[in-house]
Amino acid sequence: MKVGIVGAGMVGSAAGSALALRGGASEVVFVDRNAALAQAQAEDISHAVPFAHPCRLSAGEYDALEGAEVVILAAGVAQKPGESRLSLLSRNADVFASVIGGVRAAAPGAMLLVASNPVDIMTQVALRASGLPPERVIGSGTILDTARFRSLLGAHLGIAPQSVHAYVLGEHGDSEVLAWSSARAGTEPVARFGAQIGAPITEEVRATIDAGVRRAAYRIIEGKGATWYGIGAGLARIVQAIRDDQGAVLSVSVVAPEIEGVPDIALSLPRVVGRKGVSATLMPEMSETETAALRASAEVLKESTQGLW
Ligand SMILES: NC(=O)C1=CN([C@@H]2O[C@H](COP(=O)(O)OP(=O)(O)OC[C@H]3O[C@@H](n4cnc5c(N)ncnc54)[C@H](O)[C@@H]3O)[C@@H](O)[C@H]2O)C=CC1
Ligand SMILES: CC(=O)C(=O)O
Repeated sequence: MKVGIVGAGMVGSAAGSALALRGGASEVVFVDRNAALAQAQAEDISHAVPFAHPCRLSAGEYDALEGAEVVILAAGVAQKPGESRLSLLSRNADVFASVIGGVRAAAPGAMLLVASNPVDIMTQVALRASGLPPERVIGSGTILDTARFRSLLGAHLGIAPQSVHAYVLGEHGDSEVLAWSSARAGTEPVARFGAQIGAPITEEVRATIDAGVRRAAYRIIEGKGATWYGIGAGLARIVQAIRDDQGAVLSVSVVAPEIEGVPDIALSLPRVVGRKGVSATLMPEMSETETAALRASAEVLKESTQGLW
């Protein structure tokens, strides 16, 4: 599968590298307003291919995206230390206004996979600008937060994160909701599993894991300026679900007519992802507190779009 990546910075290049290393694409093309950067990323990643899977890497203008089946949108500005994702909205909406037309003209059949922040609202921006159906404009949403949640829960319980089935819902951002009620370790509710193995999930443990997930981006940006490996792998995971028509259940963001009473909203829920994009949305079991938090997260996102269109 040919994959285009618009925005060859940290996130775009990490996605390209993850695709090459995982065998997630047969061809990756970078487009960036900084053409020299796009070219350099393609050349650098191509030197990993002899150690990985066959994959052609190149860079070009928008017309080089012709034939791409998925185009990852990772162009725009990123947070500075202490900055929230939502503060990037107007700047990145302007970037998308200049990007989406070029992508659609060159690759009209491509699905769009949005990474730029604030990713839920940028998914709505991309949907409106592209005219594609909602199931074909997918935001990476909380795929990264879900990975962080599974990783921390796995570490606490002493099991592989792949054996933890837990999701982060809502905004990819400060109002996100860790869905503890539906979290499982293997087949067991995590609280029961933790109690059985002598690693109880106390209020203190929950609070530590919550902060570990919710504040991860702020901590990492403070330490190294940006985050890229986690989201790069997450984007490659979504592409593979599409390419292989996996029907994988992933927490991604698409525009929905209504969620928890909030109309026309993009946020993350567990969704079935395959060749046609998102084919189903699942509403997990939630406590009253979690349901209220999901509604509040939807309201935060809705509020942030006021005046945007
Ligand atoms: N969804 C997620 O989980 C995550 C999202 N992000 C977001 O991804 C975005 C990219 O982050 P980084 O790669 O760290 O930033 P970066 O600054 O390293 O890369 C952004 C790239 O976009 C390019 N660009 C800007 N305007 C453009 C335009 N009009 N046309 C073409 N290219 C353009 C720049 O030249 C630059 O190479 C940010 O919005 C960041 O917040 C970052 C990490 C995780
Ligand atoms: C930057 C960002 O959105 C993250 O690492 O979660």
